[in-house]
Amino acid sequence: MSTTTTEIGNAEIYSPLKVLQHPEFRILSPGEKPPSTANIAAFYNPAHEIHLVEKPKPKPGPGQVLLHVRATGICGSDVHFWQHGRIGDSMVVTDECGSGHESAGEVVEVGEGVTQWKAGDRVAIEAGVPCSQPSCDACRTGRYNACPDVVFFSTPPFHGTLTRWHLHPAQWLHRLPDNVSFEEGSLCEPLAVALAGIERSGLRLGDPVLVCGAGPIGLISLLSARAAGAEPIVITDLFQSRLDFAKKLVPGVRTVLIKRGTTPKEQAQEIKEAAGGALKLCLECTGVESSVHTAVYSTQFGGKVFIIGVGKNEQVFPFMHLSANEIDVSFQYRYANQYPKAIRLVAGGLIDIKPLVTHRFPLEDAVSAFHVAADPAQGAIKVQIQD
Ligand SMILES: NC(=O)c1ccc[n+]([C@@H]2O[C@H](COP(=O)([O-])OP(=O)(O)OC[C@H]3O[C@@H](n4cnc5c(N)ncnc54)[C@H](O)[C@@H]3O)[C@@H](O)[C@H]2O)c1
Ligand SMILES: OC[C@H](O)C(O)[C@@H](O)CO
Ligand SMILES: [Zn+2]
Ligand SMILES: [Zn+2]
Repeated sequence: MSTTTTEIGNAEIYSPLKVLQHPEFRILSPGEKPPSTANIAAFYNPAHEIHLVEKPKPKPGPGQVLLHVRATGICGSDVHFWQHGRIGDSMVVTDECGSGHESAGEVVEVGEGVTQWKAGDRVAIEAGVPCSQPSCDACRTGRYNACPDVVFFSTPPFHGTLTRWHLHPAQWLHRLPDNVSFEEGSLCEPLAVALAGIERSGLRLGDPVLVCGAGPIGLISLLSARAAGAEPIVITDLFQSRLDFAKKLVPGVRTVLIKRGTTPKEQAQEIKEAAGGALKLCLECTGVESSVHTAVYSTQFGGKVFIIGVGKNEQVFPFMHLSANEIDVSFQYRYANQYPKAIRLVAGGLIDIKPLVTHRFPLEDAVSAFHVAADPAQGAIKVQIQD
C-alpha cells in the first residue's frame, strides 16, 4: 500500500467518512508491520474491536498544519468508546473511529497562509476545535467548549489524534517551551480538564479540599489543587494502590480507602475525620453516584461539590441535605482557554505531571497499549503511545 500524500486536505478533519471511504484506508492484519512512514492509527468500532489501520497521509490545506504526532495518552473515554460503544446518548460509535485526543507533536508542513508555525516547531494539540464563527454565541463569548459544531478528535464521528500524521488548524496548537517534553505536552489535555474545574470551582489558598477518585483526572486535580494552595487535601479511591500512588505524588495528601458495603454517610464521616472537619470544596472525579453522595455529605455548610466525573445519565441527589446546607453543585464539560495556562504551570515547575506516565508503547503496539490501559490488574495510571 502506498503512503503518498493525497489531496484529502480538510476532509480529514471535517468529513471523517471520507477517510473511511478513501482507497488508501484499510485495517491492518494482526502482527502486520507497516512501513515506518505509513499513517497508522488505532481505531475502535461498533463491534468493540480495537485495531491498527492505515489511512492516507493528509496534505495541509489553507490555515492547516501537518503534524507528526509524537506522544498520545490513552484517556478513559477512548477505552470506554472501544468497550462500550458510547458515552451518554449523544456520543455513539456507529462506524470505525480513530482514538486519541491527548497528543503533542512536531510541525512537519504548513498550509497556505500559516505564518506562525514552521517545520520542527513542538506543539500541544488542542483536542477540540470549535467552529469559531462570529454567529456562534459559545465561540464569540469564549466558552467554546459549548460550541455545538465542535470537532472533538476521537469522539465519534471524528477520528482521533492517535495516528502518525495529523492535520490540525494552525490556531488550535500551543507552542511547547524547550523544557516541556512531548509527553508532558500530551498530558496538558487532561490537565486542561482539571484546571478548568479548579478555575470554575473558585478554589482559594488554604481551602480544605476533597478529591474523589485517584484515577488520572483525580490525580491531576490533586496536583492542581495542591498548586493552587489547598490544605488539607483528602483523596479517596476504592483501590489502596491508587491511594499509594497519590501519596507518592503529593506526600502531604491524606487518603481514605472507600470500602464496599459502607454507606456514603459513613464514608463522609471517615473523610471528615481525616480532614479535621467538613470540606469547603469536593472535586468529584469518578462520576459514580455513591461517590457524589459521599462528596455531598463531606461538604461544609455553604461549600461546593464540583463534579468533573461523568457517569449514569440519571442520578439521584441527597436533595434536602444539599438544600439545608446551601451546598452548591457544579459540573465541568471539557474546557476552554486552559492550554496556555497548563503549559505555563508545567514549564514553571508548579505542576509535575511526568510521574503519571506508567507505561509507554511505540505506535505499532497501540493495540497492546489499549489492553494494558483497560486492565486494572496492570496498575497503569497513564499509558502513552510515542512515535
Ligand atoms: N468533565 C469532563 O470534561 C471530563 C473530561 C475527562 C474525563 N472525565 C471523567 O472524569 C472521570 C475520571 O476520569 P479518569 O480518567 O481518572 O477515570 P478512571 O476510571 O481511571 O478513574 C476513576 C477512579 O475512581 C475510582 N472510583 C470509582 N468509584 C469510586 C468511589 N465510589 N469512590 C472513590 N473512588 C472511586 C476508581 O477506582 C478509579 O481509580 C471519568 O468519569 C471521566 O469520564 C470528565
Ligand atoms: O478529555 C476530554 C474527554 O475525554 C472528552 O470530553 C470525552 O470524554 C468525550 O468527548
Ligand atoms: Zn479525555
Ligand atoms: Zn462555535
